Amino acid sequence: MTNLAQEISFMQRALTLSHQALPACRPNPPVGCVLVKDGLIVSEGFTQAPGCHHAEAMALANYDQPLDDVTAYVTLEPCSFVGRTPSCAHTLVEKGIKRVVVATLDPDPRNSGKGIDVLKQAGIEVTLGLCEDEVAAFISPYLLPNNK
Ligand SMILES: Nc1c(N[C@@H]2O[C@H](COP(=O)(O)O)[C@@H](O)[C@H]2O)[nH]c(=O)[nH]c1=O
Repeated sequence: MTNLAQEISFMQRALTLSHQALPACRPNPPVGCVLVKDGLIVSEGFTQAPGCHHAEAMALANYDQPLDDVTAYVTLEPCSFVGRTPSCAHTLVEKGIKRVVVATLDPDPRNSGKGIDVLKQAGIEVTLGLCEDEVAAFISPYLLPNNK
């Protein structure tokens, strides 16, 4: 059982990882992700250069075990769409993730809640808004419409 203090520490680790994404990730936003199983972080990721792994994709690429008891903590809503890279929301569904905790929504009009919907429609438990203020203070300048 994961308590709130643990949940916050996992999201704060994802936020710390997201700092490592800069500047190589630009113009994409810097996102961080951790995978947690049985109260322990089992994989980590952050946004790579454009066309390369998003944060979730990097964390998934570094973890080859079943995901049916794994929770992903990600600082930004997973992308619902195929852009330069595959859709992270669909990949999380296909790989059978148990639960996804998201700090803040992605205002990119291609996403904007659709990533959350993809997860929920697949029956995945989604928690939105953990550490939102702290994450938003870092990531907001890199999100549309601020990301010119
Ligand atoms: N960097 C990032 C996301 N960024 C989202 O993906 C968009 C770019 O998509 P693409 O062209 O495929 O790289 C970007 O505008 C933003 O909406 N999403 C995520 O789930 N995880 C990530 O690590």
